[in-house]
Amino acid sequence: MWIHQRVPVRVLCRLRFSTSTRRHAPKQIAMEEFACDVIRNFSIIAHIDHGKSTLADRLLELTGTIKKKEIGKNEQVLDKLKVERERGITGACLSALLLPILTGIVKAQTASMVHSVNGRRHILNLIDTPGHVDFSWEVSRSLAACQGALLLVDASQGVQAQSISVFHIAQERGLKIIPVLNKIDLPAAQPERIAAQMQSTFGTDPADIIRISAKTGQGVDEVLQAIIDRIPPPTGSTEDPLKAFLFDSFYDRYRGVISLVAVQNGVLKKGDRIASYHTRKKYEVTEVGIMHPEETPATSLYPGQVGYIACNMKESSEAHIGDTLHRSGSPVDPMPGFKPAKAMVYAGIFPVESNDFPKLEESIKRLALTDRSVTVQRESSTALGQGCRLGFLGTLHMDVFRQRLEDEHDQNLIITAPTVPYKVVYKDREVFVSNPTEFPDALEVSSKVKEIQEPVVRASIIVPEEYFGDMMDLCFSHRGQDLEHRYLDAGTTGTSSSSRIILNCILPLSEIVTDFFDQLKSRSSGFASFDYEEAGYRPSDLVKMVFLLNSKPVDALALVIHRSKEDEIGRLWVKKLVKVIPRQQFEVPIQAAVGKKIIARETLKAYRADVTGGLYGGHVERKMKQLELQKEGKRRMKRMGTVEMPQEAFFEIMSTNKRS
Ligand SMILES: Nc1nc2c(ncn2[C@@H]2O[C@H](COP(=O)(O)OP(=O)(O)OP(=O)(O)O)[C@@H](O)[C@H]2O)c(=O)[nH]1
Repeated sequence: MWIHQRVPVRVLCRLRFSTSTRRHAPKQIAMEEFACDVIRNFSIIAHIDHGKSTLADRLLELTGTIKKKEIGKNEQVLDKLKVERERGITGACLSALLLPILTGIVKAQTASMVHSVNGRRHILNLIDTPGHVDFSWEVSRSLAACQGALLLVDASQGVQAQSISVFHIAQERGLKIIPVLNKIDLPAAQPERIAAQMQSTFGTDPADIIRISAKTGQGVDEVLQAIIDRIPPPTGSTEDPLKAFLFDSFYDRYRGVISLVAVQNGVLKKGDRIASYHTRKKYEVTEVGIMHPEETPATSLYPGQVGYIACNMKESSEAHIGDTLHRSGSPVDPMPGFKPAKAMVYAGIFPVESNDFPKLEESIKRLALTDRSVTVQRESSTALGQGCRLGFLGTLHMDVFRQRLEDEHDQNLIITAPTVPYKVVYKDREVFVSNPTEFPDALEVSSKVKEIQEPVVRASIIVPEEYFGDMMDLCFSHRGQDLEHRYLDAGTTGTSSSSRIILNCILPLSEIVTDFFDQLKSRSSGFASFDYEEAGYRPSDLVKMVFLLNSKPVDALALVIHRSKEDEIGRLWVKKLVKVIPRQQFEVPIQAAVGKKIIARETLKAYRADVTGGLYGGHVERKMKQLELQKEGKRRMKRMGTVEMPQEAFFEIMSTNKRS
């Protein structure tokens, strides 16, 4: 049931694998020559696969920041990833072997380039933004460190859902947007048509669009010039008190958390005592530098500059994206709009062997050190024993974390169905519930609960018009509301020969964390693109479904579902359960229930032990007696017996959910 999405390289990188990439200690770079007027801070924003990494590589190459040979090496790795992705393996499934190599690429993504124009050295800071909706909050924060953005659109694919969402974020932040059409070398490229599409979607003047091939390098020098000419320089003063904006971080196993910062005012150097505005924690700066593209120590960082600091932060969760750092004892006004990352998808993680819990917990803790966005709480279940309840930014984040636990920490685990945080409104208070076992039961709902609300998202789907009906069905079957649509353009794109439609609607987040994405891709033959943003909470008729084995509920299987789906889900799950639970000596009813109402039932047949096997010849009476005794025994066992659901059966049911 989980979403299996292709994981863009940079999303993996966003989780910052913990190997230090410093190959040698370069000498310190002096940064004072770079005043604000020769600094440009920008991002590349694009839909997945439209060529962000390739363009970043070309820019680094053109400015001499990396050698062509190194690019070749990176490309090899990227190509390898793509091969795996094309085979249908998510990027998250990449072998642990590749991860340290990936780290090397990551560092090239937020990078400072030195470029001379008319004999004056400029510093161009390319600031990385994550490429996936799970991290949209971080996109917005990374863009807060920029004054401009390159909006990259694939000339054969045209504008996609994510192009629109990132464009809006950049526009809201007041960034100067440079429109760029990429992949014009492709035979399927339609630069004129896509330029018109950009004009109608973004209000872009076609004359401003730069046409390039990031692959061959054609037109990339024009992009470099436009960065200098069109993007305004940052502002700031060395005289004002220190104020630095924390926009990203990664974990280094030797130095702890390394934070990427944009200095707004003042000067930041080694030995400074600084404090976080939001956590009030104090640190001493042990190193400052720029990403060039690897960490290159600098004497100091000045206003407008972007670089890294190490300051003995021990855990990634201390580095709050969007935080403001200031000199300890001299607070400043913080950067506006800070809010801590919020978990939107929760799941319980348990070891397959209960005895392995200490090992699992240790691995989770170690991974969480490197991943600032995951939340961890202990959880215990009667069925699965001791485990942890983890909160993730989204299902992709969850998949990556799970995969890392399995690959890097060799953990054999059971992960429960993902849930979202529901809001239970009582007469006098509101409670957020992210664990189905804590969801109020039917009696409580009818007597004490005023309302139940669920998180919803505003979704956009872009799709060729022949798939429009299927997409409408998909949205309705996932409880979509407020559907509206419009034509994006008319004519032909890429391999599809129809007009494209953009469809917007409100969808419950819980519907997206199940099979929505897979269905979207299969029902549109892969042509639909999809993006969403949080849209608050809405009242909903939700119920808790429990599964009973021999009339006893199995806590780890509880689900929160919409009442309209109780039949469908109840039947589906009992059918699955009957297949994975081993037969007992007695018949076992497997039931799905909502409150006192049984929604669905299957019966697990007893296996028949041959109790008369040792009796030969004419012992008919004894045989009958043995069978009677066995029957009675079974009746008693059934009355008293609890059916153990073995961990393997959980594992099986959870993985069939993943596949369904
Ligand atoms: N023909 C052609 N292919 C390109 C061009 N730019 C990028 N590509 C290819 O398009 C694919 C995607 O490029 P990436 O640079 O990885 O795209 P991205 O936007 O960084 O992708 P994610 O990391 O998944 O977000 C790769 O196979 C590139 O080689 C181009 O100008 N022309």
